[in-house]
Amino acid sequence: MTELPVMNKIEEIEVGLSFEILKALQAPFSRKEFLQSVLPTLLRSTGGAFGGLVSQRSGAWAVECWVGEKRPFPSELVGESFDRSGPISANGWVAVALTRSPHRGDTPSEASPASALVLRLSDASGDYESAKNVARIQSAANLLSAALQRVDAHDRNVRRIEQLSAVLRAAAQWQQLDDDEALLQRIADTATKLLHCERASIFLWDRRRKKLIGRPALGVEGKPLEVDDQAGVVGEVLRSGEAKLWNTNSDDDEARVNRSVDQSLEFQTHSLVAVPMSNPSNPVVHAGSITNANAVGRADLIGVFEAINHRSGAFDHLDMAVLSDLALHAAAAIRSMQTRKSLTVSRDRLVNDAASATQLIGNHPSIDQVRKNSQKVAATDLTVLVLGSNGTGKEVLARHIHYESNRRSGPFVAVNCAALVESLLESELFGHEKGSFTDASQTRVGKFELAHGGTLFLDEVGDMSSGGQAKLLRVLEEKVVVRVGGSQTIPVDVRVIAATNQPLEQRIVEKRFREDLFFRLNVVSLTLPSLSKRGDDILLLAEHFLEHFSYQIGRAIPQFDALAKQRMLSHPWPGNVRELRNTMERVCYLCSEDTISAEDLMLGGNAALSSNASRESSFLSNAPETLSDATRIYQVAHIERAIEICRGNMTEAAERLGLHRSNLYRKMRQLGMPTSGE
Ligand SMILES: Nc1ncnc2c1ncn2[C@@H]1O[C@H](COP(=O)(O)OP(=O)(O)OP(=O)(O)O)[C@@H](O)[C@H]1O
Repeated sequence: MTELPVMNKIEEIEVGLSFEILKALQAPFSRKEFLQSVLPTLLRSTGGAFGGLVSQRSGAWAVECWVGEKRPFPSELVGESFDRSGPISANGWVAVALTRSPHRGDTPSEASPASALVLRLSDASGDYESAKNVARIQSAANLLSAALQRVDAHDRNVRRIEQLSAVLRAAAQWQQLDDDEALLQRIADTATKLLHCERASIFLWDRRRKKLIGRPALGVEGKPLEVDDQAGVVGEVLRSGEAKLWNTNSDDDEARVNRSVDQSLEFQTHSLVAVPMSNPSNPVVHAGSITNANAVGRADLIGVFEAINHRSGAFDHLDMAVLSDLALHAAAAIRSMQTRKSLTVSRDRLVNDAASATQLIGNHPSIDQVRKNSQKVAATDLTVLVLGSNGTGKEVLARHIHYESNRRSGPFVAVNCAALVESLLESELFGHEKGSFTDASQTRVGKFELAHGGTLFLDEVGDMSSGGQAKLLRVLEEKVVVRVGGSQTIPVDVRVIAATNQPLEQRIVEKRFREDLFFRLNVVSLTLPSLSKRGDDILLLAEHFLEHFSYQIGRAIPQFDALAKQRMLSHPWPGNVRELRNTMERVCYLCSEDTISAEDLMLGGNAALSSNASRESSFLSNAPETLSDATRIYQVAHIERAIEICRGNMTEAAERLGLHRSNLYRKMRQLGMPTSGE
């Protein structure tokens, strides 16, 4: 009888086997690679001529890895080794069932498959079947079993990491979509791909109707598929809040499946996994670990995510974990899309309201032309310069362009450049960093940043300081802002519409306005004519304002008599549309008659002037010598009187004088009047 190494150098060989197993465990081997590397040594060390590992698949024993001569193995011996939970030998064959102690956290079906080591010994007539050798084979099998569990756990972890990163990648892409049908389709496609199955769908729960609605639409002829919320495996998931598996070739009960759905879709379900989808604001469950202990509460359920027909037969617990991860992200993506949609609807409604409140009223050919040109310019991002006297509607036109442009959903931000001194204007426009000057206790975002994605209206741009002009030019050219006291450049996407009532060309000659900035702003210029040059638009606007104020105070809309109309058409309207608007407001409040006469209009300042007649006559008797002094003194007195009549309300006083509030302050500063209220 030949002496085999296994009989002679047992310890040495066993140590060799252990070493081989340890070495293989260090390498990033899959289960198959591990077996291929270790089984030859194991065979040698146990005196096996050929043999391998057999595992249970679909209820039968099949070879998983074999070394040496390929011969049918005695499967009854394998079954017996399991029954006895120990090694068994017969006719030169030895079978040892490998122990399966589940890993911490594994569900039973996550544990390694039932496997056994099957060996054909080198010399069936020898001592190899001796109790000593069989015990040695048993200890080698134990070593193999422990190592395989490590390898399987590693395999599972690798698969899980791959799946999780695939889920995260997919979820990030879902956030980019803004159509809900496309989103649901993409979610279903991701699940189909990751779970290697034929179909996946989301069933959203309509609690009121006790129905589950399949999305994306699976239904015949494009109709959504609706199922009873109690029926089938999805019904089980809703009732229990737990994930469920069903595989046709296992012992699963056929009655659990809702075959009527198969019939209506002409489909045959042979395996499915379904997991609950819960409200993302109540993430009670850690995805991938849905067990009885932490089932989703019914109140938080929004539906069920289902995958059907695994391409290689059956779904397992890893598939369930992946689908649960997907469900968590899908619920968040669906919720965020719903929120975005409802925000978009509200935003559009607000934008439409704002747009209809900013009507550019007028049919005069000059206004028609402005409207046509503004329509053209609205479609571009060009800078626009709006010219016109005070109150001609420059801001109205700027808003009109904004709401006609594709920036209409973005912000419209207006800044009056004349209202602020140089240092404040810069911080207003470009923002400032905390501590950049004495009063800068907080970082402040400037109007340019606030108008990002929208339109910035720079009113009275002709009054901007030279420092402000230089900075503005830089922003327009470079499309970045630097906050006062900051160094970081902040990109801004803003369309600028500037307006002025100043003759900019003249200010350029006087070196009070930069020529380069003028060219930068004046890419397109639109001029609004004075109201007195707009013919019948005066009446159109008057009726519009009268209707507006009558509605506001809840009175019937009065009519103008013929003389009133004539009076309005012949009035010079120095304060333009603003003056007309104020006149209509006054008439609406003060004249309670159904018909408005020319006197009711109180044009020409009769109302205020008559009560101050004595003051004026004394002014005339003490009139200064030069015309400019006389004009200045008159202007001061006139402004003081307006402020007095309006009891110090500067906005009202400005409107009364046909000026914008900021222009009133500018005028007062020019005249050397105190402007403490500013
Ligand atoms: N075409 C118009 N249709 C409707 N309302 C108008 C029109 N033009 C002006 N208005 C109204 O007149 C008032 C003054 O308009 P706006 O502020 O746009 O004038 P402006 O030229 O910008 O004035 P300022 O030069 O003083 O800044 C506002 O109440 C505005 O609603």
